[in-house]
Amino acid sequence: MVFISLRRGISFGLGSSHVKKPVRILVTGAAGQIGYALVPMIARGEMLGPEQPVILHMLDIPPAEVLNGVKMELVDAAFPLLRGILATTDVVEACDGVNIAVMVGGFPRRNGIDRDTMSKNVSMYKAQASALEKHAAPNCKVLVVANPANTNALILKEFAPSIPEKNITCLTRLDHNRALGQISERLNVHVSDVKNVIIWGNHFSTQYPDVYHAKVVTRGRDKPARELIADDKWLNNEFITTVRQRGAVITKAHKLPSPLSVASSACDHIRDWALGTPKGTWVSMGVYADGSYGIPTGLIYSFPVTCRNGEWKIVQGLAIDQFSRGKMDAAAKELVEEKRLAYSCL
Ligand SMILES: NC(=O)C1=CN([C@@H]2O[C@H](COP(=O)(O)OP(=O)(O)OC[C@H]3O[C@@H](n4cnc5c(N)ncnc54)[C@H](O)[C@@H]3O)[C@@H](O)[C@H]2O)C=CC1
Ligand SMILES: O=C([O-])CC(=O)C(=O)O
Repeated sequence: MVFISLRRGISFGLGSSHVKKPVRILVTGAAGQIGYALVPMIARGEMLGPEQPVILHMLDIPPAEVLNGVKMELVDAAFPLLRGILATTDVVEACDGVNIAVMVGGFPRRNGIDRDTMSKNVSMYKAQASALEKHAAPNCKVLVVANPANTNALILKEFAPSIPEKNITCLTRLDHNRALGQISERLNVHVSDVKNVIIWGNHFSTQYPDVYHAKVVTRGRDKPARELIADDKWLNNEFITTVRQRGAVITKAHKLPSPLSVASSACDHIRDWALGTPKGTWVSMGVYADGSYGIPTGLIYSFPVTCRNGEWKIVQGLAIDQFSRGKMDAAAKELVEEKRLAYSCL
């Protein structure tokens, strides 16, 4: 059973059958495309399981009509786990007492992160960091989805110094799931039989989807995915490009920035963090770099992690060959540059 501390000393157990206190979950940008896909998933129990009641705090910018429209739909959907809905354009009210904050609100980047986009996101994340620091529950766990996700999370961490750095993460689980999906399609196996891919680095163009340690469960035994695929040319080129560019290709295909898969991956990220990763399996999360694998500290960088008792831990001791090293360093370099641009906007 996993215990998460709640505000004012209350605690609850996830995974037990006794009556549970609702968990307060903030979704910023809740009137946007991803927000609209995410809130019903949370209300249905996709994020914290089918026995955990939730209270949704939804934040967006004025005018409030769209947000109120989403609220009316949530009421009409009559979700049994949904014990309350706060729809507000006031950041302080939105952050009050939240146990989990999913930060989806932002100014989406176009082809890259120009100064203007970075500057708007930096000032938004600085303000929201202060509100979370002052008003969220003490052990609030934060997932930043909005791009540039790693750097927005870093700004949030810098301006909410009393929130433990281990509580501030960004979403690279979508990329992780995209990599699992590509391998499953290539080998014609079920996606749940593929595990332990890694997304290193940035949720952007230099991210490195790494298959060196990935396994496929075949007749009850783990086999190396690389051996089964037996095509290094595809793995070292097309596979990486496909995962990196998947968002752009989907946006071109149906004019939406993958709201369904982003929302589902955000639920996966929080669920595994709160309830734990299955034995022998890791997932990818953007977390504060602690020097592991020679990645400089001071960045939010995506690593392979396992989760237990509501805490993540970077998987240690994986062999890194020269090909991977180069790609991991390139991702760190991109993040250092993003950080420099973000700080110049402060
Ligand atoms: N990390 C990841 O894997 C992915 C991240 N994204 C990012 O997620 C973000 C959201 O994407 P969409 O929902 O498609 O965009 P969207 O433009 O539909 O929604 C963003 C929402 O944020 C709101 N917003 C703007 N400023 C705000 C503020 N100060 N407080 C609260 N809300 C505010 C907007 O009004 C809008 O409703 C984007 O930054 C996008 O780039 C998208 C795909 C994958
Ligand atoms: O740049 C975007 O907004 C799209 C994105 O992150 C993705 O689909 O991975």
